[in-house]
Amino acid sequence: MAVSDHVDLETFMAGVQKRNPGQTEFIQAVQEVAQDIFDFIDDKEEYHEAQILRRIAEPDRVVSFRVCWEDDNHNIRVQRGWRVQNNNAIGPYKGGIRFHPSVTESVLKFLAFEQTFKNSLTGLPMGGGKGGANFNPRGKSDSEVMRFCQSFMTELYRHIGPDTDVPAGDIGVGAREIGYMFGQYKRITNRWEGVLTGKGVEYGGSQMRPEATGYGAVYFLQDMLNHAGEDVEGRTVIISGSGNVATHAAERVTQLGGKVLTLSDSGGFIHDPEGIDQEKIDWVKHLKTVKRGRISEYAEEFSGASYHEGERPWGVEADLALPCATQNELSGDEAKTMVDNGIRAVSEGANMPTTLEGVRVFHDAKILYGPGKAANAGGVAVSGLEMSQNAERISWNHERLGQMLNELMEGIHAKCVEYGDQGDGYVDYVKGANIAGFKKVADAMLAYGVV
Ligand SMILES: NC(=O)C1=CN([C@@H]2O[C@H](COP(=O)(O)OP(=O)(O)OC[C@H]3O[C@@H](n4cnc5c(N)ncnc54)[C@H](OP(=O)(O)O)[C@@H]3O)[C@@H](O)[C@H]2O)C=CC1
Ligand SMILES: O=C(O)CCC(=O)C(=O)O
Repeated sequence: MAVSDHVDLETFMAGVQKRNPGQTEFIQAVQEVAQDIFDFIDDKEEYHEAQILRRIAEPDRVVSFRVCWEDDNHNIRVQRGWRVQNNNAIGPYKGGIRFHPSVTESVLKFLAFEQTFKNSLTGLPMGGGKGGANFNPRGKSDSEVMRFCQSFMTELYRHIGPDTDVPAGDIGVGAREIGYMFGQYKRITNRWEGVLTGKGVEYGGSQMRPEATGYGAVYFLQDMLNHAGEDVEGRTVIISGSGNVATHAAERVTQLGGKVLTLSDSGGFIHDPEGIDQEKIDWVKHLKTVKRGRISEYAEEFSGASYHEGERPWGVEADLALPCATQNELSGDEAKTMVDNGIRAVSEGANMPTTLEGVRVFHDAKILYGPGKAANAGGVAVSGLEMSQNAERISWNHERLGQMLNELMEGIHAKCVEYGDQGDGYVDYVKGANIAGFKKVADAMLAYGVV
């Protein structure tokens, strides 16, 4: 007779905690999903018997390796690299690579777990994975970054492939790093193949990939507002971060007639009451990707703007918010302040930027709240399109890709509404995203039997 895992949520979570001691980010991500899935599968014994959620919350494998490189002063430096391959039930593992000193196995396991649901939501055939290293690109020369990336790929290449696992960028990994890693993969294997996404357009990259995550998060925001009969136009917006996702989110908000008031980095945030228009956004892009400077410099460049050292932007009054920096950057207390200030909608460009307490505050206040696994899925969706283009040896133009991104985000929004509509006019987007993301992966796993 089959052994059912028809246990209650508390017992399930106690098991997750026991098996993953000290991995707080991973436990948090599983907790956020488990509640909704337990409600959904309550009367679906087949998912319990096959222990589907337990299996998704146990990565297929975690590869950990030493990354040795030489700095410009000829010192030998040693970092730790990882690739977490969480689940490939519906397609090759897919997800970014993060270079940041805060990277740990727990952080990458949470990201790979989230990615599994996010990729499922896109409707494209992609499983979930994530990788990275505790390497800090800030303050390093281009040559140092190149040597690090080459060393990282010298181990990673044996675990990836266009039909196996297709990494991309994330925090600290942009066009420069992808170029160095793709060059090294090609050199080692003597194969040109779509093994990474986020590549330069000259060598197989997709025209729309740099914009896709930030634009997608704003499309999702717009979809939530439209569903409630509202709009971005004429509204004020607070944004955190000043990297790829934040600057493109700011760009799209501006194009839609919204007014962006803030941006931030790990040092603090800037507040520009006059609004951060396209010219200022271009200045920030240059600051961050070419000059590699700090956001504090914005307040020196643009009069009327202020810099708030060591603070986050959530106390600034606004209608809409886009957290686009990192995990757990928005606490329960900050969420309360935002609700008290009359925030109407939050769309997460970052992965898990809101703490569990913050999510509860948004939920109880019934504001429009789009969780990262739905709202920021535009990036990986366009990566999926890049995989298709590489496999077919074709290239789509910017306009076509923009249209496809918009349609993909509409599809994700519709799935969230299908599973998250509470019947009283309120859509629980967290629940909708969790259930819709889970169902496709779970049904594929059931089809495979016990593997
Ligand atoms: N790039 C993509 O396509 C996708 C990214 N995401 C998520 O979006 C978020 C941002 O990624 P992306 O824009 O690509 O990364 P970038 O490296 O381009 O930018 C990251 C930004 O976040 C800030 N930041 C990083 N760590 C912290 C921290 N601990 N506290 C405060 N600020 C911090 C950085 O500041 P500083 O310069 O000081 O480090 C920088 O402004 C991440 O959560 C990522 O996982 C999600 C989907 C796809
Ligand atoms: O494009 C990709 O594969 C990576 C995107 C990513 O890392 C994410 O969605 O968090």
